[in-house]
Parts: sequence; C-alpha cells; structure tokens
Amino acid sequence: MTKILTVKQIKALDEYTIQHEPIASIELMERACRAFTTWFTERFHALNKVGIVCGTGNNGGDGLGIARQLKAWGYPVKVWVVRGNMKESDDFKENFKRLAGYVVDLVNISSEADKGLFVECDVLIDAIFGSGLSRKPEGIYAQVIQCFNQATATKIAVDIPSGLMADQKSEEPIARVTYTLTFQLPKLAFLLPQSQQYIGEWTVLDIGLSKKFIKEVDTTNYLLTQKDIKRLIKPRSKFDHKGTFGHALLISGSFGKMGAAILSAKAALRSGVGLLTTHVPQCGYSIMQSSVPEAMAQVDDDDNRFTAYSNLESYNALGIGPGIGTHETSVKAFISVLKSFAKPVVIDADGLNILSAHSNKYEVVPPGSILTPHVKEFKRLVGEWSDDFERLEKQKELALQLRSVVLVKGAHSTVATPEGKLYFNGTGNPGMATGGTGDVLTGILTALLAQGYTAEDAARIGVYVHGFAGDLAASDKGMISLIASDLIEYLPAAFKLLSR
Ligand SMILES: NC(=O)C1=CN([C@@H]2O[C@H](COP(=O)(O)OP(=O)(O)OC[C@H]3O[C@@H](n4cnc5c(N)ncnc54)[C@H](O)[C@@H]3O)[C@@H](O)[C@H]2O)[C@@H](O)CC1
Ligand SMILES: [K+]
Repeated sequence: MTKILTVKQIKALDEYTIQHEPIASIELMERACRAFTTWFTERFHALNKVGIVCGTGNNGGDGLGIARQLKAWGYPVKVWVVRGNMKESDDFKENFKRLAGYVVDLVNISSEADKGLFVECDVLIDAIFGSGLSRKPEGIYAQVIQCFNQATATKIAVDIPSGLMADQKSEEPIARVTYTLTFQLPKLAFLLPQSQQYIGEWTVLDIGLSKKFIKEVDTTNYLLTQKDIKRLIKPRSKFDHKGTFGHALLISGSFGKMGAAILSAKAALRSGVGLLTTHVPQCGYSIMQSSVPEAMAQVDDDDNRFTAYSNLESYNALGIGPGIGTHETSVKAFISVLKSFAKPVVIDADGLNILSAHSNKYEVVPPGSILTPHVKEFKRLVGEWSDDFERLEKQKELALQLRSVVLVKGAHSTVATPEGKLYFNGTGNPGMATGGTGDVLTGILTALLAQGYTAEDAARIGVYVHGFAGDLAASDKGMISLIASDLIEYLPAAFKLLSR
C-alpha cells in the first residue's frame, strides 16, 4: 500500500535519508530537481519560455535547481524570487549561488504592470511554498500567488501548490496549477475533493527517499494500489465448490425500481458469489427470474415493496437497500431484518436513508458490516462538515461507533475502518457518475462478504475493482456513454486482471 505521511513524517523521512543513505541535503535536492526536469523535458519542447517563481525555503531551492538544469537543457528560463519574511534555507542559498545572475527579486508588486508579470511565459513553475507552509500566505506571497493564478501559462507545482497545506485545512490564496509533481509520496490533500481545483493532475516522482523508513513508519492513511488488491484476492483451488463461495441474500428493488435489484444481483454474480438469492416484491418476480436466471428469487408478501422476510439462516451475507424505498412497512422490515441477521451486512441507498432517520442506528447495524453512502447520504447520517478533513474525522468516528466499515463514495472513494484506518481509492472516473453504479457496488461487496472476506478487505477489493471495471469500460466506450450495466460487463476483465 502507498502510505500517506504527515508533513512531520515527510520531514523526518528526508532527514533519515540524508543521514542513513547517506547523502548531502543539497545532493538530495539536486536529485529532486533532476526527477522534475526529466519529467518536464519529456513533455515540453525547449522553445517554451519557462518562468520559475521561487520562495526562499527548500521548495524555492528546488525551483532554483530546476532553473539551472533547464537552462542547461537549452530552455529560455526566467526566475523570480519572492522576498518576504521567509528565512533563506541553506540549500536555497547554495542553489542561489549556483544560479547567480539569472534571478529577478520580487519585493513588492505595486503597479498594474507588475500584475502582468508572468504574461510572457508559456510554462510557469510554482516553487514558492512546499510542504513547509505553516500558515496562510500573506503580503507579497499572497500577491504573487494571485498574479501567478492570473497568468495563462501551463502551470506546474513543485511538490505541492503554494498555499495548499498537505494535511490540514488551507485558506486562499492557493496556486492553481495544471500539474503537480510531488516527491516520493502523495500528500493527503491530493485525495480530497476540495483540493482538486488547485492540484490539477498529480504525479509522484521517486527521489529515492529511504524505503526502510517508509516501510517502518506508522500511519493510518493509505492509497490503495493494484498490488495490494492482487494480494488480497484469494486464489481458487481445484477442490472448491459453490458452497466455498457463500450464499448471499440481496434485498432490493420495489415497483418502478427493479433495475436497482437487477444491477446489484448481476454484479454479485460477477463477483464470485457461490449462490445468490434475491428478495423481491411480487411485481419483481418475473423481472428478476428472466433477467438474472442464475439468482434464486424469494418473493415478498407485498406486490410492490419489501415488507417481510423469511428464514435467514442459510445466508452468509446480506446486501440491503438499493431501490427499496422508505415506505413505513419497508422501514419496519428493514430494522427487523438487521436485528435478526447477526452476520455482516452491506447497507446502501434507501437503507442508509432509513438508518439516518432511525433514532437508534448504532444498535441495529451488525458489527463487521459495510455502509456505502455517497456524500449526500453521508451528510444525512452525520450532519454537515466544514471541510474534507473534518469529513474524514466524521467518517472514522462513525466507523468506530458502528464497529463497521464506512465507505464514502466519490472521486477517491474512502474506506474508514473501526480501527481508525483510512484507505483511499485511486480507480474510477467521472463517467461513473450515473444512476445505478452504486447498486453495482452493493452487489460486489455483498458477494465478497459472502465469500468470507472481512468487511475491511471486501471494501478495499470492492471499491478498487468497481472503479477498475469503470476505467476499463470508459477506455472502450468513453465516459459520456458509460452506464452502470457497463461496469458489470467489465467486471470479469477487471477480476481477471486482478487475480493471481
Ligand atoms: N532535503 C529535503 O528536505 C528535501 C526537500 N525538498 C523540498 O523542500 C520542501 C520543504 O522545504 P521547507 O521545509 O524549507 O519548506 P518550504 O520551502 O515550503 O518553506 C517553508 C518556509 O517558509 C516559512 N513559512 C511557512 N508558511 C509561511 C507563510 N505563510 N508565509 C511566510 N513564510 C512561511 C517556514 O517557516 C519555512 O521557513 C519540499 O516541499 C520540497 O519541495 C526536496 O528538495 C526534496 C528534498
Ligand atoms: K510549490
């Protein structure tokens, strides 16, 4: 897994590398600059006029080193150093010396002409603040960032856009860039929706910081990688039979919303469940039997909705919520089925809405379950939050209270565990913002729970494979035309690529 470290840990990682590799700090900076210019020269022709705006800390030092290297590559480079109250770091000073003569110092931006300072640049590099930012930029720093944002050049941030805090709430002004090239590990802020407007497309550059330190350092935040998911998916053996892969029950659908039931059932079957029973109202019986012949159908007493259930003993996992509605008879049956089913449950959609309105939600959810709210559903469950960092705290708190996994869906869906871990997902695309994709996820997760995966593992595999199927589908069909059924169509390819 890719660990997400705090700013303090990143600093310690730099220091550990300097001490134990060992490598001189200025050499490590040179390596960071080299990683940056390698990426840069592969993408931008040497005819581009490059502007580099530097602070006077180590991020600024990087900017100066990058300027020197790009000059050597033949790029026309102009460098500005913002002179405010920030101290000069030793490596900044050294790189300043090495670049002597090419620097324009900025002490003030007063005239209108100054505001158009960067107009001549085709590419602008932001090296004002890096991970050392400790408060909101003010004075000359704020002016330069505003000026930077007004320029029309392609913009690239060194390590992190200036003004953006890596692991806490930030305040404007913040540089808005097209690309962020970050060193060694992604920063927590990159994974949050509120930062997307600043960071653009981000790339991690390996600068050889200590692998040993990264392996040993404690963190609760991770970015899921394909390698992790491959390790988690259990291989099948010759003597396995359908009983090995569990029996799942899906309670979903109502009159007018049988599509949700079909999508979750098909997704469960494509996710390896041994046996699947779907509980449907009478109006959904023929629809389910003819659309999903592999699933058994258990029929409700009611024509149109979920109102009652029968013996639950044979099921290893339950998925409930897609399309069930919030009619009071369904609410009653929902609470009652949760109370009687002691094994893990996936709760989605209307299930979550019912839970939000229920006064005793902490008592009805069986421990080890998975809740899959999108942002609006999550707000209904826990109330408003002022920024995404607070949302993450609320998510961890709910997971702890319910002793279950809380999976908040969106770009970089996040999985919170009762132990306080956060896993961020990197698969998926905006094409998946279409009706029914959540129902597909419910089916996948229910199938994984039925196969004996823990809630934590099921959520990690499920969220990754769901996005991965979406990415495969989008690469063939494009994002605009993508529909939820496409995810099901591409699940086999996704699982195949993720299996050992
Ligand atoms: N050897 C290393 O430690 C390496 C560091 N690297 C670079 O170094 C950066 C971190 O360097 P620094 O820790 O010097 O951090 P910065 O370059 O972000 O500068 C922080 C400095 O600005 C001051 N400051 C913070 N907020 C301010 C504000 N709002 N207004 C005015 N001053 C403010 C701080 O007190 C500190 O002196 C990374 O982002 C990365 O770019 C890379 O060169 C890789 C190696
Ligand atoms: K920066």
